[in-house]
Amino acid sequence: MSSCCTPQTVDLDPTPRIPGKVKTVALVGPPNSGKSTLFNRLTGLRQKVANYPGVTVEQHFGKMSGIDRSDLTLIDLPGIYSLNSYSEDARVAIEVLTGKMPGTPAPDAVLLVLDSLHLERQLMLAAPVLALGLPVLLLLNMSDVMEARGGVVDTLALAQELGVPVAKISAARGTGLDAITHFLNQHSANSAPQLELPVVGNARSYRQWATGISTRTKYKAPISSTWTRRLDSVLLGRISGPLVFLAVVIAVFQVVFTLGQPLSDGMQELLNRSGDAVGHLMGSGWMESLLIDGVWKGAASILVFLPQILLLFLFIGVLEDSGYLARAALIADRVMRTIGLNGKAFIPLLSAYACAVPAIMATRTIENKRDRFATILVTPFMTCSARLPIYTLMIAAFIPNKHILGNFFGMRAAVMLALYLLGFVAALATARLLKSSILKASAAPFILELPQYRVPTLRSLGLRLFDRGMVFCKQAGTVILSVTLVLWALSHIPFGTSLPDSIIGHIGRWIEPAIHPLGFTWKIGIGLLSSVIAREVIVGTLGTLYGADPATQSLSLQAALRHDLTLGGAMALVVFFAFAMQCTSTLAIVKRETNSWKWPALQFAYMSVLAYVGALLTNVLVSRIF
Ligand SMILES: Nc1nc2c(ncn2[C@@H]2O[C@H](COP(=O)(O)OP(=O)(O)OP(=O)(O)O)[C@@H](O)[C@H]2O)c(=O)[nH]1
Ligand SMILES: [Mg+2]
Repeated sequence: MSSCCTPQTVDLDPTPRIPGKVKTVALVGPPNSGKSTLFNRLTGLRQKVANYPGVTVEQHFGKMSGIDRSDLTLIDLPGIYSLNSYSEDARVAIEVLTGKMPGTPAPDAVLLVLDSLHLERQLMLAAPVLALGLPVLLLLNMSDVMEARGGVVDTLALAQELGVPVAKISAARGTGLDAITHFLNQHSANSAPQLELPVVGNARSYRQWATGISTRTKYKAPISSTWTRRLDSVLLGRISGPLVFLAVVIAVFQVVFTLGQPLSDGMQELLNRSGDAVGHLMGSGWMESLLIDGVWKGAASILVFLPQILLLFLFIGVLEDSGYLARAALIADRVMRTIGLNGKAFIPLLSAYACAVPAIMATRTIENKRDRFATILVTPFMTCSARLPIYTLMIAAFIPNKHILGNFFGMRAAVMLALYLLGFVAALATARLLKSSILKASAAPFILELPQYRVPTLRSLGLRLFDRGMVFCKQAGTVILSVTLVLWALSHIPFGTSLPDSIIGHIGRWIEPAIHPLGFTWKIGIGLLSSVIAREVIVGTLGTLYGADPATQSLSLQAALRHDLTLGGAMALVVFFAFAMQCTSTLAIVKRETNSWKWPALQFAYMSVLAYVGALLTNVLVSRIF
């Protein structure tokens, strides 16, 4: 028999630490065990928390509040199943934990957070973590659900088995956290656990060890609720699963449109009235023109989309917090395999509906490097929320408000859905192309632990919406405002000239021949140029340009667009936005994550060519058919 399976005492503290107080504490645990929820509780910060494995993908630091020391740094880490993981997020966690991450102090104590609902499996991580020889406090999280569902474990026996203190906590409810304060105040950095451990580095021996411990500590897992089983039989069904998924997607679009539109109209009314009131107070003159036509019209034209964007984030929040997102990834696995990726790539792709930047970071959970790069390269095709303003605006201006499926599904929602599908199909087709050419790799297995279903809390949804709303308003107040100010100035210089004779008019006419075949006028061309910074900037730009032109000044933005564009040009514009890479933040994050300018440059060139050709074809086809 090999020695790997024989439990033996290991040297737990090969390099004795200098006695002293604990200064840096790492939060370690398997994915989705509640580390970030605990981190937020202890530091008062708001790191992202959601109900699927792989939410945190890099280390986050926070000062711990509520204990009698202010010099204590807490590090929230990505989840790990063992100390031999191969994904990028796990590498970060392991390097920080073992003190090998440059620029990050080595932790001198560990809070090991395990999900008590799956304790038997999660204990496997305890062996290698304890073997590091750091002071450890084992936290059995989710004790609220554990108790409600009749799960039991003898914590005293567990503490004796492991030789470290053990506490039952609920990070979500904030119960049992006194044990952490007590542990951190009492422990010095050189008090290491002493216990019998299996030889380090063997998964089978860890499993046997964990099973032995859970038997001896009389661990009884809580019964899984009948709801979970019933829901899973429908949501993961071979036929019912994809059907429910489709129904969810359609319902989201319909609600974002039917509920979002009146809210957006209300917001428009409010902004118009306040703009007019301020304008009256100021009287006429160049200052009024700058503030009202330039600043106000530019910022207001983008702010009206806040209700729709918040609704979209509300749905994404519900999908993430309820536990459905991980199930959707499982359903999508079959489709993803046909393009050479697997269900794991689906989670970043879905979260890119909010924004491509965090989605690209979320690809760190994909172990295979080529699969990860392929996912990074196609993620910007997914319809991020920055495309929503221009889509909504063009659809409301050009597509009639007719019903298709009775009262349930309208023509406008259908066009919006088609645009989202277009982005998704472009992502899949490009992934297929990459996976069969420059990023060829054999298929990787897909393993994802399904989270418990949870009813999303109003607090967590509310905080998400608040944070997103603030980001959007900040963007409108900084980037968009500065661009509109510059545009206003350029459209009035030389002073006293009309818009076509201004600097911006000259630039516009210079680029017009290149975009004329797409059905775009020069004002749209200026919009395209400004939206290279960020997609939503185009709406502010158009608001400012139409506001500065006497021919369209008195019209609403929608009416001004109808005055300026044909249906072919309008549809070509949304297709252009579906494909083009107009986001400097995304390019920067792709450079960071791939560690080379080669990939973002390739991505930019490929997406720009696709956008131009796609828009050209759309303009020609739509103009012929209608
Ligand atoms: N009922 C209950 N839910 C909890 C508790 N702690 C965390 N959760 C939920 O568990 C889910 C995962 O929480 P996170 O804090 O994101 O978990 P994590 O360990 O940081 O996950 P990764 O970053 O993916 O490794 C979220 O839906 C939380 O709301 C708890 O004590 N009780
Ligand atoms: Mg986390």
